[in-house]
Amino acid sequence: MTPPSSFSSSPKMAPDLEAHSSSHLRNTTLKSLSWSSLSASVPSPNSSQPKTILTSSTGLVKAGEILAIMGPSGSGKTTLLNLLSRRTTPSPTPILLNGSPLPLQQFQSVTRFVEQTDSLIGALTVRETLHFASRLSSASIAKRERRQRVEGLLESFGLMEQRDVVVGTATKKGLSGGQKRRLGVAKEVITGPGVVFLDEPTSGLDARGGWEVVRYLKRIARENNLIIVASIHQPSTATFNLFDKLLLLSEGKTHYFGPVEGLSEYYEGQMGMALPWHVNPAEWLLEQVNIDYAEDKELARGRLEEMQLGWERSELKRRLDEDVAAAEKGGDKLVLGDDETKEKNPGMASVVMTLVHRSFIKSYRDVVAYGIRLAMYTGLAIMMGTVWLRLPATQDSIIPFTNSIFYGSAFLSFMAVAYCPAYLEDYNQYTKEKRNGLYGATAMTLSNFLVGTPYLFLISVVFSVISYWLSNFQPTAKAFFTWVFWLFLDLLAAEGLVVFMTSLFPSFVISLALVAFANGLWMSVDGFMVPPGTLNVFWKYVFHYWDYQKYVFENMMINEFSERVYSCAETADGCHCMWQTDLADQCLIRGQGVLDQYGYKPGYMGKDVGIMTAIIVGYRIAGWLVLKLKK
Ligand SMILES: Nc1ncnc2c1ncn2[C@@H]1O[C@H](COP(=O)(O)OP(=O)(O)OP(=O)(O)O)[C@@H](O)[C@H]1O
Repeated sequence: MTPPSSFSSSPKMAPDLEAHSSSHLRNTTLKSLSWSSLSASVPSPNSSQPKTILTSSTGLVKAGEILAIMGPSGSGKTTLLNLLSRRTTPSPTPILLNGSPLPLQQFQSVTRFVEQTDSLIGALTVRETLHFASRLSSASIAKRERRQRVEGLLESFGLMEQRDVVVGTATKKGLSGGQKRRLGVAKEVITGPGVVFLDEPTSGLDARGGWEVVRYLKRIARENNLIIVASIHQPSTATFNLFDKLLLLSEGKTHYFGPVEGLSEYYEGQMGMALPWHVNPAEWLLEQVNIDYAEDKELARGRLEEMQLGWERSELKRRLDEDVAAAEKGGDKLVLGDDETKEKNPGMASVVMTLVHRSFIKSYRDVVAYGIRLAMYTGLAIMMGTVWLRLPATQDSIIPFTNSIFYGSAFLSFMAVAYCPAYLEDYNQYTKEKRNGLYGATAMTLSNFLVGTPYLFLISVVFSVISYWLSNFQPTAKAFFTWVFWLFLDLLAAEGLVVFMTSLFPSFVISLALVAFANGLWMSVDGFMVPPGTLNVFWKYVFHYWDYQKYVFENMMINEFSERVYSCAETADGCHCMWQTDLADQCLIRGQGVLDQYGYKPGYMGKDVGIMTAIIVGYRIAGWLVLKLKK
């Protein structure tokens, strides 16, 4: 494949690439990234011997260079990238910066990993995305300096024109795929790391989009002396030619490591295989090392082993070993002072404030977060208020009032499942930012609670203002505000349940099913379906007492009935009361008579609020624990 005529492999040719660079990105300390004889294995399902998935990889990338790790699917690219970036399992042999190993925390402070999937918040603009990334990673820089860094990055990644465009949400189209990918990289390099690892930065993009991403990567590597390592699947010729070095893998073994421009010479000289003209070299190389589709597997495997052996015996490999050894002995050992790390650790309060600010913008711009739920609850309130419309204080209204209390509180908590998708997005964002060392479970839990709470209060007020007065519940201010208060606690508990379940099983379908199941269970045992006195001991003692819906239903019932009196039915032969209370001779029912059948008594609200608070806090602590313990 020839390079498309509209884009060139030379970064010098495009005018926008001459824009200024961001000075804080400039790497002056890191000279090289190197590793030697790096292997990895995993337990084999069919044998007691572990399966080797990476064999004796050696490499050296110098400041200003961009390395492509390429190979067929399953060849070990991700394994190697994870080992080099020290993200997952500890590397069996050290990954060296300037020839020396660094403690993990220091290593992470000078490196960044850009994931394949975008970790962007759709409701934020491009500029806001970079601004928040900067605030999360470095608290101690002045506002002006932060603004300059953001502007510099917008220039460096060609996003100046899109600076006020939102990334894109379910309802609002924003950036193109390539622009998102560039923003994803810009967001990670805002801290000025010396080394950037990228997992398939061009995946899902067309040839032009992929080329642009790599072109910008090459530019920032050159201008700022950065070390860039990217795994790549099947680049176009133009994209492939942008890389300085190539590491070609197959079945975990190295087939080539060296300059991209030296490929032709190596394959012709060492292997006797000429790189054909007018063929995408990346595609050709992948064909040579991929035996998955070979007709004669034996023959193909023999050739593959020959090529791998050829590499082991090659002059290029010998020189690589020498260079890696020289880097190790180089005496240019890396000592990171405060300057390299001090900016990168904003305190807990600052991180929480930044997260709250960021989530707040998301909450009002992205309807999925709270807008849809507010609209849904408003609709529900209108529906309920007009179905249970202006109920008079008569005995015929007692069962409808009870049903309305149950339906309103249970359905509202049930519909908290609508929060699952929005929380899932936040959770995915959190896991990526946690892996990059930006913040942890405590900051996530606190900020999530702080952002959600005012919205839940708003929902409780809006729902109650509409439905409470339309249905004609006890018409006093005290009863109304008590009702709002219990609805608010109900929603807080339901949201805590969603956060806990979704953190535990961060899959849309699973979390949805589990939250729905849990709320279905709480509904069944809250005391409405089967009164507490009748509920069998198992459900009563194992579940009923820590069912948050029990406390909401019980206290809303007490709120409606404990101080209210209802008239009985006037009949031809006098009066007929469905509940016999001390007011029967006045043809009235004292509301407490209704409560007696459930065993409810007023006067325990303080204790119930305490239990409810413990349940809400309990869910949050459980959610926090899950986030904390997950890798
Ligand atoms: N934790 C693991 N347990 C078992 N096998 C694993 C594990 N991690 C990786 N592998 C296996 O190791 C091999 C290399 O996997 P890796 O993901 O590194 O390949 P890749 O080149 O990145 O593939 P792709 O391009 O498809 O993402 C594959 O055969 C994979 O199945």
